[in-house]
Amino acid sequence: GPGSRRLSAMSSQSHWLTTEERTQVLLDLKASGWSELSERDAIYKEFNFKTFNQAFGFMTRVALQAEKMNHHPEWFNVYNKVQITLISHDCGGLTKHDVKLAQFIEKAAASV
Ligand SMILES: C[C@H](O)[C@H](O)[C@H]1CNC2=NC(N)=NC(=O)C2=N1
Repeated sequence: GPGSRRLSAMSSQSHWLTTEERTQVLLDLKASGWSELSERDAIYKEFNFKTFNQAFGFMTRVALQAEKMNHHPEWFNVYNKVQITLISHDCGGLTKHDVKLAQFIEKAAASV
């Protein structure tokens, strides 16, 4: 309806990271194995599990959280390996959504 464009712009703005937040979260995420991609403003990590069942169980938990957040990973799975890239497509870069999802992903991977 009227104003929806303004509202969606506001909600994405509210998920922008300040320079200081960004520096701190990138430090934390890099310490847990995430890296910044050179080709675009996104973060990446590869997870290795023992089995396909563990990898897919992990992916299932992440998928349900992603759907709740309406924020979805780019990912690729072969057998026990899951490669994940996080970016906010609508903003063309890293936002608080990516940080929140990355933190969930870390918990999910630790609990396998
Ligand atoms: C219409 C729907 O809200 C959008 O397509 C959502 C879905 N999931 C998304 N996930 C991610 N990572 N970035 C987005 O911009 C995005 N947009």
